[in-house]
Amino acid sequence: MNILTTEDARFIDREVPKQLGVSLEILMENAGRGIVDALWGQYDLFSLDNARSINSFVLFICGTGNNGADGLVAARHLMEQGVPVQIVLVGDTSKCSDLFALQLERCEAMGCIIDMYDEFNDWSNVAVAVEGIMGTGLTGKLRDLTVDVLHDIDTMRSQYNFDLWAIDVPAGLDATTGQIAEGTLAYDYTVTFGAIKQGLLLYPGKAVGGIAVVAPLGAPWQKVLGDRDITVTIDSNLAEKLINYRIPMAHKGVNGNALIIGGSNDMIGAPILAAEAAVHSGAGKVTLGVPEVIKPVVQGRIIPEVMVTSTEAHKAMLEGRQVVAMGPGLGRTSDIPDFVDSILDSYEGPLVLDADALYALGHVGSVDKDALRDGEIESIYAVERDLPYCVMTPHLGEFSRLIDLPIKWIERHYITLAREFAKKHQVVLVLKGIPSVVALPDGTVYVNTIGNAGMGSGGMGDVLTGVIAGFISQGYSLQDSAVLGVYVHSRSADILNDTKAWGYTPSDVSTSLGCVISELLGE
Ligand SMILES: NC(=O)C1=CN([C@@H]2O[C@H](COP(=O)(O)OP(=O)(O)OC[C@H]3O[C@@H](n4cnc5c(N)ncnc54)[C@H](OP(=O)(O)O)[C@@H]3O)[C@@H](O)[C@H]2O)[C@@H](O)CC1
Ligand SMILES: Nc1ncnc2c1ncn2[C@@H]1O[C@H](COP(=O)(O)OP(=O)(O)O)[C@@H](O)[C@H]1O
Ligand SMILES: [K+]
Repeated sequence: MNILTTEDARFIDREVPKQLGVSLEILMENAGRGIVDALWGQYDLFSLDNARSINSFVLFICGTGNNGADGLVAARHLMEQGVPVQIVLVGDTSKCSDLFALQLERCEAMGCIIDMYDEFNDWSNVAVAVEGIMGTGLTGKLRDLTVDVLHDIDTMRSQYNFDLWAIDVPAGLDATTGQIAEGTLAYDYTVTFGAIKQGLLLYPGKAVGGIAVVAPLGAPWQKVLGDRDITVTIDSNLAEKLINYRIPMAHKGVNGNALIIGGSNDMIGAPILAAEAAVHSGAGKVTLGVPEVIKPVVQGRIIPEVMVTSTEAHKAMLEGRQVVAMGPGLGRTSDIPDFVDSILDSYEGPLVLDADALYALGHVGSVDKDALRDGEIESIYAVERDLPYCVMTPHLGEFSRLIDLPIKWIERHYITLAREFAKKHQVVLVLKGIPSVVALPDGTVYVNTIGNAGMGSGGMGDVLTGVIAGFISQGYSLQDSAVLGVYVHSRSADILNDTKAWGYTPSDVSTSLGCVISELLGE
């Protein structure tokens, strides 16, 4: 499923009328109708009952831009259907958008009840409130007046207990970054147009949008996006498309030979988790390379399917592998950067770099903060160190070190930075956050839509590394392995979260991977 940013939505506004001959007014008509359909999907609007009176109505709170105009269209449709509605206007109507003026004229001609916000004071009959104060047109911080209005709505909601819907995005939510301005409310539902807005999938926006309902615009806007970078969701539909059946004749030689490199005196669990996850995701043969000194302990602990070798003989260790995944538990001692470099120099096959292998790389590029702030995409990121074609799986802390930028900045420009990094370095980046994203060298970014808070336990990332390596060894491309890996990992955790009340572990996620693969294959 596609994801749209504010810039994409504006582009669609501009280009659909030009290229497809469908005017903005028609798009708006469909948007308004989409709001109505979504409301009907949730309530019987003919018997609105707020448990207080039989005179309940749907309240549209409209700003003076096109977001408010969408609300006016929806109100008009509901009026035609005989559903009680009322409109209140927020802002200066003398400065409204052209389409707002047109829609307001129509509502007035129909005799719709319309008040200015200040004139409206009896909320007792509101059954559902729909906010169209602003959508993708937000600029800067919310003005004090708007914050007061939102605060009012919130107070009334607590008092009268009506559901609150947002049109397109909640007022105050940045539809691209998911950042929210002070005063932004939490909603029960958001009806968003064309495709889900990126900001509704990223925190903190994801926490305030409520249930997202996508309403179609009535024109195939995908056709006008051209060569713009696209963003899509990672969900079961996508994973089902990517997963392959094993041919009946597949033997362990066909399913690949994976090597995991990691471990140090203080960390033996991380590489074990990664290697075992590679086994559970279906790799034909898995070998774990660890320092000689911990080899006996590791051998004593790991499942018997994994062979254990010593990293001291590293040239021989690399031979015949379909994939090498390096990093879990490797440690941060002064010898590690040289060790990592020597592996990168000696091995030319597919690589997954995680954890301490990423730490060993140090800074690999730099970010121009001014360009980032101003959205000057081309000059945001400069490469300082070339990387081999690989999958990199940093969490935010590791990514912060790689690009030498504080985490706060990364959180604010999450998708943009992931995309620019993958494009400029020509690598597959799995940025592990909440949610995780996968960015490809061609600029496509996938945003994970599943997973749960139970995944926040040590070792969860090591399992993901093993899963991705496991898929690569079986012949999936690096990008498909990354996307599929993220899905399967989170889905396994979701199944455990539903079935095991509390406290599932990364090992549980690993051993349950097979259930997810069966589910995807419809077995
Ligand atoms: N292709 C699509 O996706 C389609 C999109 N469509 C719809 O168009 C919407 C975008 O409409 P848009 O561009 O007119 O802007 P919009 O969201 O109404 O915001 C402008 C209003 O907000 C106000 N305002 C701004 N910042 C503020 C602040 N900080 N604090 C306070 N106020 C602030 C601003 O006030 P002003 O600055 O003018 O005084 C003005 O009143 C989009 O979300 C979707 O619903 C559909 O109709 C069809 C197809
Ligand atoms: N609250 C959460 N919701 C969804 N996914 C989460 C959550 N917390 C952690 N995760 C996932 O768990 C994994 C943690 O990885 P990482 O931080 O590398 O762990 P570790 O270093 O302990 O192995 C990532 O895939 C991350 O996306
Ligand atoms: K809105």
